[in-house]
Amino acid sequence: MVNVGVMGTGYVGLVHGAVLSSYGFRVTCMDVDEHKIERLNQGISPIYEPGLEELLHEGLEKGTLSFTTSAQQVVQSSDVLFIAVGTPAKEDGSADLSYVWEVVQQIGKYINGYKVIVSKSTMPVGTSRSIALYLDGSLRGTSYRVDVASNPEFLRQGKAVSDSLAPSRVVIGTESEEAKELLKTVYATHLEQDVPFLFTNWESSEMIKYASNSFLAVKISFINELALLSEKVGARIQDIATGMGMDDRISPHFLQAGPGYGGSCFPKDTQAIVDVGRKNGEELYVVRAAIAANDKQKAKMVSKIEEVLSFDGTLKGRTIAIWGLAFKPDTDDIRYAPSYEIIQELLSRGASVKVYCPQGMRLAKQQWTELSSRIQYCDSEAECAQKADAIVLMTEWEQFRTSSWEKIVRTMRGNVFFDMRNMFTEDSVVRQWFQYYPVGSSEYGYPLQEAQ
Ligand SMILES: NC(=O)C1=CN([C@@H]2O[C@H](COP(=O)(O)OP(=O)(O)OC[C@H]3O[C@@H](n4cnc5c(N)ncnc54)[C@H](O)[C@@H]3O)[C@@H](O)[C@H]2O)C=CC1
Ligand SMILES: O=C(O)[C@H]1O[C@H](OP(=O)(O)OP(=O)(O)OC[C@H]2O[C@@H](n3ccc(=O)[nH]c3=O)[C@H](O)[C@@H]2O)[C@H](O)[C@@H](O)[C@@H]1O
Repeated sequence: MVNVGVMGTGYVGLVHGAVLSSYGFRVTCMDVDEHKIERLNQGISPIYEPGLEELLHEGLEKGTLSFTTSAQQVVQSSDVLFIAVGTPAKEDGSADLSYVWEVVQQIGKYINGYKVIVSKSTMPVGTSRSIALYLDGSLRGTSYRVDVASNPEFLRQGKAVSDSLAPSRVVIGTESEEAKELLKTVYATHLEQDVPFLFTNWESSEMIKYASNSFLAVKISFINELALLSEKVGARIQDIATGMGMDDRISPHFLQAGPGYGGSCFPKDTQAIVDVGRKNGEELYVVRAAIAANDKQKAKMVSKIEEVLSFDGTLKGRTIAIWGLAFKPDTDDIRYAPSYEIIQELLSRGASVKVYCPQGMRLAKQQWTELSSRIQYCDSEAECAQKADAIVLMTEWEQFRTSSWEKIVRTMRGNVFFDMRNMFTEDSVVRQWFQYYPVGSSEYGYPLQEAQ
């Protein structure tokens, strides 16, 4: 049986490790964060991700999953080592690979036999080759050997467990047949499930990850710009997306207009591929435009709120209830959430801001240090709306669908509803009680026609 090690137990490392342990592999997950490891050993997940805690409990009880802070232990007990540390954006947009190099050095230091080193972390083109060169150099003169593979992760937060159990594809970039065979053993379940596999070289595999995220970001920015135009010309963005999506070549996915994309990956990966382009003498104009359009989108959302609510060009005296902080539903992740910038702008225009998010508030209180003292955290969406002039729905949490609208509106000072996710465009009850502003349609309370 292949022993698996995972270095870095964030979203990717933890979910990947837990899923592989559920397939019966002995998995050791390592992280430098002692508190995280202590809690994981008690079966407590550091992140909110549906289905994850069940997998953790199962792995801990069966003894197939263990957690450690010891790099030596994870390296020496594993045949295959997955690198799953963060690769955040630096100030200049390039990827910060310092965590990756930390673990690569530890692998070089503690290695005790043949290992396949697999990067799950999203890493700029050329990184796998550099890792292979570095390890070959540091193992020269020893009897130890490594093979390096790039194996990008495509899971979505909020659906991380189900995406890992049934991935859209498995991409493996490696120049070694031995590594390929070992990884086929690790992914035997996916091979049996007929998940598509693509074997390629390091550079293509690394690029597939950035290309996929950038393409999705471009798609979102495209529909968001058309949403802004639709508001001006009397078109409805949801009908446009439906009409476009009927063409299989376009597909209906990732055509939901909104306040701009966020999260820990699209913003950083689009910047990183632009940086790689620049360093290689190729300006990536399309991706750069998607980034600029995303910034514009967030600014336009603030202008829209301002147009409706401002007195004398400011929002002084206005109270705004923000529903949803997380960058998307079913996650507690608030990294690069559009809510952050929008709240900041509303505060700078003089508004008072109350917030509620089903899962995002714990991390917001910890991480938004400067902002947290200037906003009021509430325990429910109803409490958040009390005495507010307007609700701004930032994240499409399902629980918002069943809100008691009449009760809510009666406790408010105003009745304006900005639906940044077009969650209620077809909900006559919301439109009956609120002055309703969706994204991408200037019609108020319009009855949406079912697409034929
Ligand atoms: N979050 C997501 O949904 C996805 C992320 N990715 C990529 O996967 C990588 C990891 O992302 P996340 O899981 O979100 O990161 P994260 O930021 O949630 O977790 C990274 C973990 O690495 C740990 N770490 C840092 N230095 C370490 C070291 N020297 N040894 C061991 N652990 C160390 C940190 O303590 C942290 O727990 C990134 O490259 C990201 O772009 C790819 C697909 C999906
Ligand atoms: O590399 C990564 O980290 C991951 O990034 C995204 O996953 P994730 O960030 O979890 O979330 P998405 O569902 O892709 O949403 C990203 C952002 O785009 C926004 N979005 C998404 C879809 C859409 O139609 N419109 C839209 O505004 C979401 O609200 C969110 O802010 C990709 O979908 C994953 O395949 C990838 O593995």
